[in-house]
Formats: sequence, C-alpha cells, structure tokens
Amino acid sequence: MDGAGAGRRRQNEVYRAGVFGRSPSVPVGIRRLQERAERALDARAYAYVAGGAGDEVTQRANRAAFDKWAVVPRVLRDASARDTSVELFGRRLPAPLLLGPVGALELVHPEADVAVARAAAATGVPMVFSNQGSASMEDCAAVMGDAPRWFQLYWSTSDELVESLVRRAEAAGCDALVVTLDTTMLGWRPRDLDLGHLPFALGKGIAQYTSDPVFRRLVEERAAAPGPEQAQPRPTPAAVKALVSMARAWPGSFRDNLRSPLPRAAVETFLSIYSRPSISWDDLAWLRSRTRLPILLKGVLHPDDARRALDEGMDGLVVSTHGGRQVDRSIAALDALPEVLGAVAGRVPVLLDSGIRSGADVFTAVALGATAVLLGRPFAWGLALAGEQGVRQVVEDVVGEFDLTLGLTGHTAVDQLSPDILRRV
Ligand SMILES: Cc1cc2nc3c(=O)[nH]c(=O)nc-3n(C[C@H](O)[C@H](O)[C@H](O)COP(=O)(O)O)c2cc1C
Ligand SMILES: O=C(O)C(=O)c1ccccc1
Repeated sequence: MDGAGAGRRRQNEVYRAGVFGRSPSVPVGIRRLQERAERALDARAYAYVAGGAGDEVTQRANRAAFDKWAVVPRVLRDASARDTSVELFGRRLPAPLLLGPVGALELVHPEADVAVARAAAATGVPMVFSNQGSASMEDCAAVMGDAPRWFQLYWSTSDELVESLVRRAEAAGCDALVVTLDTTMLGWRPRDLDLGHLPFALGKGIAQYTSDPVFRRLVEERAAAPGPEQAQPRPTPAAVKALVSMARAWPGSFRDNLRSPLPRAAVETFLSIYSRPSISWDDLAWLRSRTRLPILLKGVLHPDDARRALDEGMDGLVVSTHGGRQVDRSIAALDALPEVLGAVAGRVPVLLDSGIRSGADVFTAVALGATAVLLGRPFAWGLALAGEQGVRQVVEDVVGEFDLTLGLTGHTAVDQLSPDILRRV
C-alpha cells in the first residue's frame, strides 16, 4: 500500500465499521484488549509479554510520562483533508508508526511473526524483524511483497554470524538495521524468574539462528568435535523444550535428531553466541563499514550517548527502555526524549518506544519531536487474540485515533506538529 493517503482510507474504514455496527475482532480500548489477552494466554506467556524488570517502576513510569503532557487543541483551522504519512530513510510511510521487534512471539500465537508480517504488509506500517524471532526474516519477507521492513540485530559474539545476519537482512529487502544495545543480558524479570520461564522464551526465539548458514555450520562443528565428556545435569523441563525446538530445526527424522549430539550442540552454540555483553563504541565502525543500510541504535537514553552515536556515523536512534524490561528505575523513554533531541539537533531521525498505547500517545511523542514511534505490547495482545487480523486491527485503531487527534487539534499534516501544542501538567 502506498504511504500517503493510506492512513485516511483506513480511518474511514474504521468509522464505517463502527457506524454500521460491525464489531471489532479485538477490543479497541487498550485496557480491555490486555484483559482479554490475559484471559486467553497461559500464565507464563502472559507474564513474559506483560512483565518488566524488577518492581516494574520504569514500566509504569513509561506510561506516567505521557500523563505529564496535555494537548492544547486549536480550533477553526480546516482539518477536513489530512495526511498522516511521514518520510523515513527515503520511504513514505502511512503514519509515524512501526511495529517494534518482539521476540519469541510463538508463545503468544502459532503463526507468530508471519501473522505480524501479513498485518504489517496489509497496513503498510513497517515491521521490525526481531533477532529473536520465532520465524525467520526470509519467511516473513516472503509474505510481505515489497512492503517496508527493518531488521533488529542483537550483537553476537561471532562476527561471522553478525555479518551473515546483515547480509540476509539486505537480501530480505530490509530498509534499515536497528541495533539493540539495552539487552546485552536479559534484565532481572521477577515474573519470568518466578515461573522458571526464561530458557523457554529463549527456545522460542531461535529461528534467525537455525535458519542461518553460519550458525548451522558452527553447531555442526561443535557436534562433531564435542569437548571432554561431562556429566550432564538432569535437564529442567524448560531445557528439554529448548532441546526439542533445536532438534526440530534440523532436517532428518526428529527422533534421530533428538538422539544425536545436534540439539545439545545447538543450544550450547546459541547460548555462547547470541549476545556479546562486551560490545563497545569501538565495534560500531566495523558494522558501519559492512553495510550501506541506515543503522539505528535502540536503547539510547543519555544525551552524551546520542552525540557519540552521531560521531560514529549512525543514521538514527530509538529512545527506548525496552518496555521497562531491562533496567528498573531507569528514566522513562518519553522523559529522556527532550534531552536526546537536544543533543541530536535534527541531524538524524529520533524514534521512540516504551509506553505507546494509542494514537493519542503517538501524537504526543511526535509533537515532542519523535520522528516516529514503535508499537510493542499492544500488537502482541492483538496477535494473541486474533492472529493477523488482531494485529491489523490494533494498528488500524492506533493510526485511526492518530488521524482524528491530528484533525481535532487543528492539524492536517504530521510536520505541523511541535511542542507548542503541548503543556506540561
Ligand atoms: C515480549 C517482548 C519481546 C521483545 N523482544 C524484543 C527483541 O527481540 N528485540 C528488541 O530489540 N526488543 C524487544 N522488545 C522490546 C520492544 O521492541 C519495545 O522496545 C518495547 O516493547 C516497547 O515497550 P511497550 O511494549 O511497553 O510499548 C520486546 C518486548 C516485549 C514486550
Ligand atoms: O524479552 C525480551 O525483551 C527480549 O528482548 C528477548 C530476548 C531474547 C529472547 C526473546 C526476547
């Protein structure tokens, strides 16, 4: 779908549906949407998506930060014809909105990333493929036509794997790379820890690895040359699940694979490879020299880091707290945005996520100066309840409310928004 005008058409559809009484496939209001998802999901899947780090102070602060801003609408400005589209890295998007990277979505719905990819393509809103996806970027791209998509990278300990992922993202038609920097280690997440859940989530987010030629070669090398025989501890149920998903990822009979050293080698390789906590600024030049795609850094909250990112030739930032899942008591994303914008001074796009729940939230973030925002948990709730259609409706609802808010505050285009329309309350 073309970007310009798409938002408008969609909003008309939303209205028509409402006026003629077609009931939505998932609740329109975010609270009921999440309540319904909580009832539909098993306790561990719900805890995994809903939960945050520590006492979830940052997760709440991400929402409270929006409540500290109020919109002061303007009247009598003819807002009859509106355009919600924005241009980002040379491409026109239907709204300042993307679907953020969310890993292990198979916990929520069997069609996982592929259902999200179809919904993204249907709405024209870009999908950011997660490095920890439950489906490979190639399988997602295959259902998207030439609709926009980006790839999110977790920096592996293997440069070879990083390079392979980048080449695959280019070949899969991705328009940008998002390097997530706030999750070199998974945060302290009591809900998951209490349910003994983490290895299980990791096991559902391995498709980018098991579909990767470099990863597969490393696993086969490890399986062929096992280290000295060690007494293996009795695997936990979660570890058994991880072994089973790894065994499924290789060709050949599942039973034979499960008996072979492959699954264990795959899990060991994955655990030793998937993250590199030693990553530092010096590593960025290496990535910069290996791709012409725009590179954005996700998880930047400090203005000095924003300045450094520009010095390193980065093309954009995503101000994010990872949805409050990483550092409890970290500053809320929206509270960090103004200083980051000050440091960037308009030189590159600055995106934001963490706490976006509605079109009114998109409006506030964009009015404060964000170029676009990423949606996270809300589309996962839509996916949980109604698969592709649920994601699609959540996206259409957010864009529809954004369009209405734009018009009802006296604007006809996104570039008219500025902090003038907001007051601190
Ligand atoms: C279940 C779940 C899985 C996530 N997985 C990833 C991931 O694989 N990569 C990544 O960069 N961010 C990941 N995130 C963070 C999101 O991209 C985004 O920053 C966050 O969801 C924004 O917060 P919000 O959902 O509360 O708005 C994940 C978030 C959730 C809720
Ligand atoms: O849960 C997350 O927030 C996340 O980023 C992740 C990391 C590893 C596997 C799956 C998701």
